[in-house]
Amino acid sequence: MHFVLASASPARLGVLRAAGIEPSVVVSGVDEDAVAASLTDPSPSELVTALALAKAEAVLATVARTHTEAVVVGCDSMLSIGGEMMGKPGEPEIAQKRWAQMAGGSGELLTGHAVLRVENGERTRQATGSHATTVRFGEPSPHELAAYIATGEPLAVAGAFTLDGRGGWFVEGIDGDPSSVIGISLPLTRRLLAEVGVSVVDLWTPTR
Ligand SMILES: Nc1nc2c(ncn2[C@H]2C[C@H](O)[C@@H](COP(=O)(O)OP(=O)(O)OP(=O)(O)O)O2)c(=O)[nH]1
Repeated sequence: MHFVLASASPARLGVLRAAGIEPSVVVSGVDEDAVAASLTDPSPSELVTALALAKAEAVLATVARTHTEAVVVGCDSMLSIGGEMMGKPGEPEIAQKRWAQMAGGSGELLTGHAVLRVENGERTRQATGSHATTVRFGEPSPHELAAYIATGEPLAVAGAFTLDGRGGWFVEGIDGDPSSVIGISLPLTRRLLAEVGVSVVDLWTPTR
């Protein structure tokens, strides 16, 4: 059975590969702002889950044409600070502003997940869910923060930080699932796969 990752995220691909999955990557190109605008006052978890589902659904037709048996997984991550949902900063000034809000405090990194099952080339079952991880942020000095932003790393990731990259120096701790912070929760994805009748170990790449 094919595992299709409907994401351009190198982080998600890396988490899956390290955990024994070699997915096919089909980037959804979903207009996340348009999906968010179509929702009526969604909760944070409803927002990231709806975005994850939209990404998985956007690649389904492509997948079903080439794979009669597959699971398609879409994800979306955002950081909630004081109720404000933040995606990728994109610009240094925005990353700077985000860290002024985050430093010394904590936020919830939410990752939405959607798993679609394709059987005989048809969409048969789906499962969705989200995971929230509390992230406690350190207090980078102005010199450290300027250096971090200058790397460009925080501009392209939800919440302007990475747990597993240079941002790790500025994360004091988390309460929750580390893989979810990076971009895809392995335990949640395992449960969602089970909901659509798939055991994750049957998708593992051979060990020798
Ligand atoms: N390596 C790493 N990446 C992170 C971390 N936190 C968030 N990210 C990345 C994962 C995702 O690539 C990105 C969140 O943005 P999205 O959920 O919109 O995904 P992205 O636009 O990257 O790809 P996609 O929309 O799924 O095609 O931030 C972290 O702690 N470590």
